[in-house]
Amino acid sequence: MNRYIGQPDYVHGSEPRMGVLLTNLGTPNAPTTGALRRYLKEFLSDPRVIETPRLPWWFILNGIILNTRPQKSARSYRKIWTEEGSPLMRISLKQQQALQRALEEKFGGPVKVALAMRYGDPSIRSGLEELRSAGIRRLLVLPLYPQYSAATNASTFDAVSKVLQRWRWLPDFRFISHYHDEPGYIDALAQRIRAHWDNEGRADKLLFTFHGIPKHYFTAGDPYHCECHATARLLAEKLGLPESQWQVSFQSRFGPREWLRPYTDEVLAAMPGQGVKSVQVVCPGFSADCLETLEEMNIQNRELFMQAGGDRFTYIPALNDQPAHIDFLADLVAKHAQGWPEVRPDYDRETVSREQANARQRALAMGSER
Ligand SMILES: C=CC1=C(C)c2cc3[nH]c(cc4nc(cc5[nH]c(cc1n2)c(C)c5CCC(=O)O)C(CCC(=O)O)=C4C)c(C)c3C=C
Ligand SMILES: [Fe+2]
Ligand SMILES: [Fe+2]
Repeated sequence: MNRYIGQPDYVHGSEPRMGVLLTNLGTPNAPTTGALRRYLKEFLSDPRVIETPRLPWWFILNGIILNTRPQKSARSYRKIWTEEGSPLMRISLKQQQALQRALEEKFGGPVKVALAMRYGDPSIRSGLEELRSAGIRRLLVLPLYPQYSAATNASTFDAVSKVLQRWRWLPDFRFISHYHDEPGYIDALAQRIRAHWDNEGRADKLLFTFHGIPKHYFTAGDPYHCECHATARLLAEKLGLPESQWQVSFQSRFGPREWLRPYTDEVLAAMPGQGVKSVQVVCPGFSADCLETLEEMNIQNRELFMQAGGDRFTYIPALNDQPAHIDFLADLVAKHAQGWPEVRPDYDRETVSREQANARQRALAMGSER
């Protein structure tokens, strides 16, 4: 009967005025073929991820990919699965809790951080519901993708807007579309890399590897490629690295079409032959360690490099829930929340309580009041 979902009844004054929806890609619930099939079906049915025409793609996905890939991916996930579940989920929960604490301190008032995943659980819908039930009036969406791509950031926006389309009372709304060149983000990464240098010295090369996208998304105007290069250049400058000691490459390609080049696996396999015997690898596009960093980089690509004659391969972990990362995210939220009305308890106190208003409406309907 009600097409639009109403706001909950709540007590004015104590509810968080601002809600932050912290999002990431998502991950399967278990490292099993069944769980992977469900996860990949949702992921690879997203038109922002696969821009192939719908009908032919439906046959490829359901006829071929979902009969082969889930098994193969489940095997990969099993290598990195922990007692607390998927690394991406475990780390994301820690990030959410740490950001909640950091923002409470920063704003000195009630603010709520909800975690949501674009695919799988907790869903974008459940994250937004959590914020709606808490009575938030301002909504800030923060996808943890530093470099903008339509496949990730715009897809998250689509999912958020699909849920908001059903809300009766829309909050003030802001969406952080990227942060690839934010000084705090570059500083946190530089700090992470320097800590490794302090412990084990430098390698012949520092490789910045980013998740790829199909090349034709880039030629169609996606800024992702440029933002990855901007992040890498700013980082190298911050670290004072000469051009000869760092390189950018793109990993995780999927399917037969051309993706952004150069490909990480090819770069690493060629290095030893070019005299690069030690390499340190960092994935600045991943705000949390996941399958693509822990398995593809730290297991598969390590093997490629060593088998090609490399001596030393170091994977430098993602920023995860490092204090420098959380502090940066809290600053980023504060920066994007600027100009919004202060967290005032009586911000939108109604002159008539909802209960009084309802009683009056009932009375009017029964004709007992004038
Ligand atoms: C097929 C197209 C894909 C595009 C385009 C794509 C873009 C893209 N992905 C990430 C971040 C992550 N991807 C992850 C896993 C993953 N990615 C794809 C495919 C595309 N990604 C697949 C099929 C998978 C699943 C695993 C597999 O079967 O190989 C992950 C890891 C998730 C985890 O559970 O750990 C992340 C993170 C970005 C940033 C991006 C575009 C910029
Ligand atoms: Fe991906
Ligand atoms: Fe570019």
